Amino acid sequence: MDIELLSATKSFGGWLKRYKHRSRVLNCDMIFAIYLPPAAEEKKVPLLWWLSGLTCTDENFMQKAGAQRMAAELGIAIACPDTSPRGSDLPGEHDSYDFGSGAGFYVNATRSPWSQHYRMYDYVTNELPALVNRHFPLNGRESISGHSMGGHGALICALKNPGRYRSVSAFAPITHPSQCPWGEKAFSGYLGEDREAWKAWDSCELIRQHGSELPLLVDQGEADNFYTDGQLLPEDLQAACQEAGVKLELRMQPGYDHSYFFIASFIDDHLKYHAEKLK
Ligand SMILES: N[C@@H](CCC(=O)N[C@@H](CS)C(=O)NCC(=O)O)C(=O)O
Repeated sequence: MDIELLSATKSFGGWLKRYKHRSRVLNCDMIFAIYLPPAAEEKKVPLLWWLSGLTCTDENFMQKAGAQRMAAELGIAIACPDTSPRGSDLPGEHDSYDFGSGAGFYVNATRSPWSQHYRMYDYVTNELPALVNRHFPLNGRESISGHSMGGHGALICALKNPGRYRSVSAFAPITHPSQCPWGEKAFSGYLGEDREAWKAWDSCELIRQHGSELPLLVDQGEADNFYTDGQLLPEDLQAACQEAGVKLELRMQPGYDHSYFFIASFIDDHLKYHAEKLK
C-alpha cells in the first residue's frame, strides 16, 4: 500500500480522512487530507483542490473553513495537501514563518539546497493527483482554490495548465509575488536572483504573457492587514486581467480580515461556483 490511513472522521454523512505517504518528488514523507462526500459511497465524484497559506498544514482548512456541509450537499470531494516538504532540516528551513517549512510557495525550487525537496508545484499538480485518483472514487474532474500563498498556488496551477481545471478561485491570494516582500523573499530563496525566472511562477506575469480562458473568482477582505501591507496586490491582478482580457470577478469584502473567519464566510459561494463547473 503506498498510502497509510492516519485517521477517518465521519462528517455530514461523508468522511474526512488523513493519509501519510512517501513523496518521490519531495523526497520525504507527506500527509494530506481528503473529504469524501456521502455521494462517493455510490459513484465517482469531482474533486476540489484546496491549497493553504503560510504556516498551514493539511488540517487548517478542514478544521476551520466549515466546508464539509456544503461539499457533502454538492457531492464534491476536497483534497488538502500540506504547504511544504516535511522532515528535512536544511539550513534555516525552520527559522521563519514565510520561508522553508510551511511556506513552499507551490514552486519548483531550482536553487540548492531547496531543489532537493521543495518541488511543491510538481507535487500538487502531478504526484498527489495521480495518487488520489488511484485510491479514491474520483471522476477526473478537478477544480482548484486556495488562500493567500495557496491562492497564489491555485492561480498559478490553473494558469500554467490550461484545460486542466474546470474552475479556479482564491481567497486573499498573493497575486504578484515578484513585487511583494513575501514573494521576493521566497522566490530569491527558491529560484535565485534572476527575476526573469520568477515570471513563470507569478499570476500577474502569467496572465500578461499567456492570458487565460478560465475566468478567475477572487475574494479579498478590505480589513486584511496583509492587503494593507502590500503583500497581496489584488489591484495588480485586476490590471493584468484588464490588459489581457481575462475575466476576473474580484469581490472586495468590507471589514473582513485574512483569517479563516473570512474564508468560512464565503466558502459556500466558492464551493457552489466550483460545483457548477464540475457538473
Ligand atoms: N504571522 C502569521 C502569518 C501567517 C498567516 O496568517 N497564515 C495564514 C495564511 S497566510 C493562515 O492561514 N494561518 C493559519 C490559520 O489561520 O489557521 C502567523 O505566523 O500566524
